[in-house]
Amino acid sequence: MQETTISILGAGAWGASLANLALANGHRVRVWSRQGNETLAEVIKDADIILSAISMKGVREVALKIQSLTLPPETIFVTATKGLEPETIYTPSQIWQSCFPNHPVVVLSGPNLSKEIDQSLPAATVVASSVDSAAARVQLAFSSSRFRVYTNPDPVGVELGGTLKNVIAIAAGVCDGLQLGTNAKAALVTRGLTEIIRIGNCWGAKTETFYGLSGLGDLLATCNSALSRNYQVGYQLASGETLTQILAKLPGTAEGVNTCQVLIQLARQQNIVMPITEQVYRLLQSEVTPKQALDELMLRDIKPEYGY
Ligand SMILES: NC(=O)C1=CN([C@@H]2O[C@H](COP(=O)(O)OP(=O)(O)OC[C@H]3O[C@@H](n4cnc5c(N)ncnc54)[C@H](O)[C@@H]3O)[C@@H](O)[C@H]2O)C=CC1
Ligand SMILES: O=C(CO)COP(=O)(O)O
Repeated sequence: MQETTISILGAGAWGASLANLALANGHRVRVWSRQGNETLAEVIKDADIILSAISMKGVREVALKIQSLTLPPETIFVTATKGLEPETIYTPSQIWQSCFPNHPVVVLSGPNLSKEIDQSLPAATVVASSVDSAAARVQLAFSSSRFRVYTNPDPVGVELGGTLKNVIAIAAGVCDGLQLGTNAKAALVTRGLTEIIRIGNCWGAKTETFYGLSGLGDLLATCNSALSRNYQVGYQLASGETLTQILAKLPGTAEGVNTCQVLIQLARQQNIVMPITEQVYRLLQSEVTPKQALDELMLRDIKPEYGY
């Protein structure tokens, strides 16, 4: 395998897992974290690939810092963040691309709970870019017998699958916390996918992408695992804890909390009907209890399955 210099930005759960996958494949790996001793300039020097696994709130700040540094023109950016920027409604890849218009940007996203990856359990993911050769290079760099990497030509669709499912994962946690059963969960996840497709198309994402690993695949993983922080937020809300209490003890980032606010803003602007997302939003704002949110969803006007 071609040896590659990979600089990973963010030493949280996901950054650490991806660094280990790259190391196991024999690459030169450097990790930058804002708490670490090495400067950004030192860590990204001569990088073939710069991979960001920073939580959403830090993405633009770090991208702007890198803009002032010198980079080889062929450096590939990879983004593994699952979130949306509130002010612009940009996805992370759109931020990286707008800051580095002459560099290829690749999205890496899939059903990838980091704790399972750390245990060397098998997993698959997707790397997506408008530049095929860049996606192929990242695919080769990360593929192994325990991490199967597919390419895809729809970066924003792949990225939105991972981002939008976090809101539905909060709802799935509530569903399990209230012990609503398997039928309810299946209905929730399936109708959740309908909402994801409806709003995801606003960014120009392809519908078929949402049926793949980075869409349905990640939705299933996150909605069915207690390892998911977003699921945990919902589960603990159903147990009567407040959002502030839950976030104070949550290990790591639950991006769905902020993503939900951004989605509601966009859905209201564009008149997109998102009843599950709306109830998750109201629950996070303490406007409804989990039980009231359930009743609101079940008692909506009856309607055909397809169409608004
Ligand atoms: N943990 C997982 O299983 C997966 C996480 N992701 C996504 O990856 C992203 C990171 O997740 P985790 O590593 O789990 O979160 P984490 O909370 O463990 O780590 C977040 C990292 O971002 C850094 N960071 C936050 N704000 C920053 C700023 N302003 N400047 C510089 N660095 C900053 C933190 O220092 C930390 O290194 C999230 O968007 C998450 O949705 C994606 C797939 C799997
Ligand atoms: O995105 C993830 C798995 O693919 C991780 O989910 P959480 O951020 O909810 O832990």
